[in-house]
Amino acid sequence: MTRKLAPGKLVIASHNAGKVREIRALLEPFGIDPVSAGDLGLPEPEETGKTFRENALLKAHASASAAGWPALADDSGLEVAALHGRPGVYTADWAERQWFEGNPGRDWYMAMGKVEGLLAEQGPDVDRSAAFICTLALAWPDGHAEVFEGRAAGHLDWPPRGKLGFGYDPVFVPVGKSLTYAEIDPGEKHAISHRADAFAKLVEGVF
Ligand SMILES: O=P(O)(O)OP(=O)(O)OP(=O)(O)OC[C@H]1O[C@@H](n2cnc3c(O)ncnc32)[C@H](O)[C@@H]1O
Ligand SMILES: [Mg+2]
Repeated sequence: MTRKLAPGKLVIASHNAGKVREIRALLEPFGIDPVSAGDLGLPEPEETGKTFRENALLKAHASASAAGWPALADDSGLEVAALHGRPGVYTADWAERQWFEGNPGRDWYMAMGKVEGLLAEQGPDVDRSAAFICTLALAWPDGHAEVFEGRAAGHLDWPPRGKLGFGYDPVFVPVGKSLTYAEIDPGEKHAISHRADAFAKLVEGVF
């Protein structure tokens, strides 16, 4: 049986500000008091897993044992059909690390361009379908964990459009829409995204 999460402190085991913002918004109705791994000064563990599940568990366990509270991690990425599912688990790694004003960040425009370049090599009729995947892992300090997986299908557009969201949002158009994730209202993204899909399963399981 799935373990239930008691109301109280929860660590969001992510160092990605965009994700932390979205997870905070999704948690808001549930009487949870979230604090991010970054706010607590917890180190960013090396993501050595070969699957979203392995990386999500690794991040959740690292924060739960360091903080002594339950911790929720999100490992996510973009699977592009014509690229046989790449970049997948390596979605963040396709963006080079950049340091500006002392803050680590990644060059998302470069990463989106790399995906687009590989699609362009396959000619104008290339299959542009893609899916965002989100795996949420909730771990407790005693080592117990629960995992929930979500998915959102769509296609990739070029050039990037929109200023909302984060990461690859400016090139991802969800099924049934013509706007990218970076052009739609955050509330609407929360209703249809891969993260929302995984979160709905988490709510059903642990709340
Ligand atoms: O591991 P943490 O600290 O949570 O942050 P991260 O950015 O390294 O996150 P991942 O390892 O899960 O890498 C997933 C990447 O996939 C991209 N991604 C995931 N969800 C996304 C979303 O909703 N919109 C746009 N890009 C997204 C984004 O670029 C992420 O950096
Ligand atoms: Mg990461």
